[in-house]
Amino acid sequence: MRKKRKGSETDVSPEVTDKFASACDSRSSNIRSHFSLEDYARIKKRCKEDVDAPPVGSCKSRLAGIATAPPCGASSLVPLGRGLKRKIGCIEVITRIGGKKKIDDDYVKGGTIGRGKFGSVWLCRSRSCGVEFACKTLIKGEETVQKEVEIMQHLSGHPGIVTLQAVYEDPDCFHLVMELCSGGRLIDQMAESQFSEQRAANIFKDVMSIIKYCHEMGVVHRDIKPENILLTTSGKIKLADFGLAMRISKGQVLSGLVGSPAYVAPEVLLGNYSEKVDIWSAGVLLHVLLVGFLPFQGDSLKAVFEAIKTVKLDFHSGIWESVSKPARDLLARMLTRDVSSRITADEVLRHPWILFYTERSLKTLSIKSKSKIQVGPSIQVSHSPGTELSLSRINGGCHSQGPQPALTSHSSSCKSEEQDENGLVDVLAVAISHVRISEPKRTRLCSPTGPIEQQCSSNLTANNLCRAF
Ligand SMILES: Nc1ncnc2c1ncn2[C@@H]1O[C@H](COP(=O)(O)OP(=O)(O)OP(=O)(O)O)[C@@H](O)[C@H]1O
Repeated sequence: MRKKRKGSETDVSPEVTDKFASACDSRSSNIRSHFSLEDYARIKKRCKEDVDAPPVGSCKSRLAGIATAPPCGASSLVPLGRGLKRKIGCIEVITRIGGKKKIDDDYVKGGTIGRGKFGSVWLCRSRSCGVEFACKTLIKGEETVQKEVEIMQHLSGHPGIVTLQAVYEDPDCFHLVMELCSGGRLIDQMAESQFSEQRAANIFKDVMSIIKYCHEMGVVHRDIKPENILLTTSGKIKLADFGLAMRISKGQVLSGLVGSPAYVAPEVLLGNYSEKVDIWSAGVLLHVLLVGFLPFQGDSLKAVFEAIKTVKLDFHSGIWESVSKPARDLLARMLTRDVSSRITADEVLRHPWILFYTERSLKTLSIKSKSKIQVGPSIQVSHSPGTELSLSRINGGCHSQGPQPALTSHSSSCKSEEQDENGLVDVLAVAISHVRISEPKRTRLCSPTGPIEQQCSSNLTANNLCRAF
């Protein structure tokens, strides 16, 4: 029987979930999702075999989800581009025929640089050009290796996607030679220190740009989490691990319990979902970036899922008082259970919090206007009955309901960057004038619910991938 790495059904029983011990005290363990749904599936199996099995939280295995969406291609509503067809054709050929060339012919093997659940990632150096790459070796029998390769190739060319350089096959394994990200994982940086809002916004913008690109290319990642966000030596963000990714066409519905528990969207737990699951997961990431801990926690898998479905997040008190209101507003719009109200990647990128911290022109404007304007610190963005955001200056803070689209520039985490706040009114006006949030259906954020309403180093071409075989 073939092993299922990803895309196989996960049935998480209460007995298994109750064995899951998640939250630890350390900063690092507060933000790690570590265990994918597949982990739990494996744990379940193990629990059957051994009643004294260690808690799920101690396991190092990986997931299985179900990928029940119809395969893209002939049945896809979106016609495939010529290039894509060529790429897919290439992958099909190379995976069917198998490679004649060995990876050792072309690369010198180096040390291990990472370990996934189904194999290791190791350093290698091209014999021909001397450039270093990362090689992910996947043991054969993994049903979705082909899908992972196809999706990586489909997305290849974007600077935020780890470039797939070549694929080799030997009797036991597939070897995916990828662009090397020597800067480590985002999660490790997050564990080291709390980010300022400025830094968080810049990282988050990059992440969301990549997600937007994936969605535009008809790909749902389904496992957005800081463990899968890598950095280059120069600090550039790269999205990795497309093992759970799926091709999706417009209007298509995916199903299957897939992802990493702490990051999984509520609709995934219900069964039918779309690319919006990546927005939710990115919202969880933003939560961690802003305050350093996961929003939905529990001491069992069941408890984590229950929290995802029902916990009412309070962004108004405690630690949130030190986070700017625009940041909280964005978070609220991402972590909304009503999928149709949840904003899109494009809307995230046009949100004032992102624009303010990442648009150079706004910063410049801020500095220029600093000396001219003296205003109070609180600015509120409110939704007009129409659909656009309008800006008005008010004293004080929050609306009494809903995700709070209120802007204030108070952030203890980023004081140095916000000292020119007196000049922000015009800046924010400019920022907000760029924002059109589509039809704001503002539901109360995270209220308890019953049933949830629901190019680059782009040296990869089809040709050079094929050449490996
Ligand atoms: N291109 C790369 N450059 C540098 N390191 C990498 C690269 N790809 C992966 N790694 C390292 O290897 C680890 C495992 O890689 P990856 O997540 O792709 O494997 P996986 O088997 O899907 O693992 P996971 O259990 O995280 O799902 C990463 O966390 C990272 O540390």
